[in-house]
Amino acid sequence: MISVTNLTVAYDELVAVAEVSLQVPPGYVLAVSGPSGAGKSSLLWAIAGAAPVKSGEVQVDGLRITGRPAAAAHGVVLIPQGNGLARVLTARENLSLPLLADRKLSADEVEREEALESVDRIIERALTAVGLEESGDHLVEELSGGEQQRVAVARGLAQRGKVILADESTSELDSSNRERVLELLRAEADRGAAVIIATHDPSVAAGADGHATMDEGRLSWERRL
Ligand SMILES: Nc1ncnc2c1ncn2[C@@H]1O[C@H](COP(=O)(O)OP(=O)(O)OP(=O)(O)O)[C@@H](O)[C@H]1O
Repeated sequence: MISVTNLTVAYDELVAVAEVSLQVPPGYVLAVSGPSGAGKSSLLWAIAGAAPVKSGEVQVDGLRITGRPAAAAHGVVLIPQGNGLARVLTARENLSLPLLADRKLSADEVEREEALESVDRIIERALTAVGLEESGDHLVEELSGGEQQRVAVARGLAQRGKVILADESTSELDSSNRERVLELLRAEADRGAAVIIATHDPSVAAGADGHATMDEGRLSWERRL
């Protein structure tokens, strides 16, 4: 469960998120739309523990998010706008980084081998889910914008978070890949994640369980969860 209470995010004097409160239970998808600069990304970054919170708080399953390490430890996964991929690494390497960072590999070689094998399986499954099973060894900079966006989605899926924050994750996709990514995000909710999608696309908002809009940092409801 994501619980945001009276959250204000400010970059020095600029208030990007103004006293926003919302809750997203496991199994639900919330869409957040609104004009450019309205504060959607700042809201998602704050839930991911990576934006300057001035007042209010974010909790995940009752545990307060106080920074990026706390958010990652509580299973908060951000698929950032612009993808956040390392361009000179392959798609597969980009997926493996957060998984390996997260795993406390045992010193025991057998267990270590098994852990690495399971990481490989998770990565292949995620790449296949976004239709990029043939592209794992390509450098990110060799992929098209839409393919890079799908790699970023695969990286998010591979982490199997309790909270998935997708920031404009369909903006560069053709309609069939957009449908595919939306189905994958829905499947994340079905396995028990709480999902928030920031989007400019009315059809994405229409397919979500609830729809909120932001304007100048303030949030209002089009359709409540
Ligand atoms: N790191 C930052 N430092 C300073 N100001 C920032 C920073 N990030 C965002 N802002 C400002 O905060 C406000 C909200 O930006 P934000 O990116 O959250 O909006 P958005 O709704 O996601 O926009 P878009 O739809 O264009 O992605 C804007 O005025 C933006 O310029």
